[in-house]
Order: sequence, then C-alpha cells, then structure tokens
Amino acid sequence: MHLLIPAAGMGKRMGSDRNKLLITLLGKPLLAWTLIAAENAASISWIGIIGQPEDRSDLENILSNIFISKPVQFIQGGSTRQESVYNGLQGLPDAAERVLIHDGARCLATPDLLDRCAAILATCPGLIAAVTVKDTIKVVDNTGIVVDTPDRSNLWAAQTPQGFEVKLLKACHDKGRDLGWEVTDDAALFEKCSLPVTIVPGEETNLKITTPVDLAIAEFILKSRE
Ligand SMILES: Nc1ccn([C@@H]2O[C@H](COP(=O)(O)OP(=O)(O)OP(=O)(O)O)[C@@H](O)[C@H]2O)c(=O)n1
Ligand SMILES: C[C@](O)(CO)[C@H](O)COP(=O)(O)O
Repeated sequence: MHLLIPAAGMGKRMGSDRNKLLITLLGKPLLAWTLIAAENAASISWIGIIGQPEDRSDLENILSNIFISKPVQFIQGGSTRQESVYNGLQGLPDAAERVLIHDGARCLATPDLLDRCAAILATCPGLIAAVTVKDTIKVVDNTGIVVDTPDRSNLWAAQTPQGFEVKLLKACHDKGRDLGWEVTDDAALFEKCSLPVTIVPGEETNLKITTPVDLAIAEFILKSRE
C-alpha cells in the first residue's frame, strides 16, 4: 500500500515559527513518530512525504536518524492541505491503485490502525478513520445563540488515515479545483462527488497535534507506551 504523509503545514495554531512537525517530542521530531508508525505497519510498502522545499533538509535529517526500510519520495507541498494532497497524488508511482493519506501531525496513530485501514481499503473505494463524538455538540448562529443540538449518535470526529482508489480521488480533486471547493480533508471531496466513504473505527489517542496542549498530551501517551 502506498502512503502519502502531508507534512507541508506551518503550525499557526501551535504558535510555532517553523513547521510544527519539526518540534521535538520525547526526544524525536514529531514527524519521526509518524514515520516510525509507517515503518512498523506491515501493509505500507512506499512512503511519500509531502513537504515544503525550505524544510527539505530538516526532513532528510529526520530520515537519516531513524530506520526506514521502505522507499521514501519527497513531494513538494502546496499552500493548503488540499493542494499538498493534490501534489502528493501527482507524485504517486503509476502502479499505485489505492492510497492511504495520513497527516504527519497525527503522530500517535498505531501501525495497527494503518494496517486495518489498508486491509479494509481492499474492499471499498474510500474510507476514513473516525471516532464517535463524546461531547454534546451545539450548532450556534453568528450572534452566539445555540440553534441546534444534533443527535450525537450520528456524529463522528474525522481522523486520518483516509484511504481511496487513486483514480477516483484524483478525479474528485480535479473537480474540486475546477469548481473552487475548499475542504479540510479528502473524504469531503469524495462526499461532494457522491462517492461512499466507509467509517473505520479510529483511535482515541490518534489526536492531531494542533495546539501546545496537544504536545503535552502526546508526550503523556507516548510515555505510557514505553
Ligand atoms: N499547506 C499544507 C497545510 C497542512 N499540511 C499538513 O496537513 C496536516 C494537517 O494540517 P494542520 O494540522 O492544520 O497543520 P498546519 O497547517 O501546520 O497547522 P495550522 O493550520 O495551525 O497552521 C499536517 O500534517 C500538515 O503538515 C500540508 O501538508 N500542507
Ligand atoms: C484531515 C484531518 O486531520 C481530519 O481530522 C483534518 O481535517 C485536518 O485539517 P484541520 O483543519 O486541522 O482540521
């Protein structure tokens, strides 16, 4: 299975002055943890790291300090996650029929989650790892008044990995670019094209490192795995 890792963001919400994936977490750059999970996932045979050119030497440095036995390709990122994944899809080898996409920032995902997604992707055109929402969610209008409380049993929080048939996802990205769709994940493009996206139970610990508090939680989770 081919794996694309979007790693070309900035980390504005982290308040960082450089790509947050280069921040050290328990002795290793954040992205190293994501790459180690990919290395340990038996189903993954090829890794595409989507990064910004200015981070290239730091990303190469990360690779030289961990053991990765699988072929790794660098692909230039774009100005949004959507654009980065678009570039990633163009950088896939021609032989890639299906692809998993996993955020570099979700560095706590386990190899088991990647392998489960890869196995299920053999049976469906698109999938998304997700977890049920624990809080009661409110819909609020622009004056700050609650207007709705959706039924929680239908709500899932999106994670990555997300996986797709490459031909279909490429067509969805092309359509999205033509029509000016702006989305935060690839499953949303599939949905907008009326293609089915299967839910795969994700992991509660598979958080996206977004703000400084996430770093502290991630460190706690990694320590508990030692
Ligand atoms: N132009 C971009 C923006 C984001 N990403 C990647 O997409 C994933 C999810 O994005 P997010 O957590 O929002 O990362 P940032 O864009 O870095 O964060 P922020 O929105 O706070 O700036 C991350 O692994 C990030 O590196 C990317 O490849 N290219
Ligand atoms: C793809 C994603 O990680 C799913 O939760 C997420 O949508 C990335 O973008 P966000 O803007 O940081 O939510």
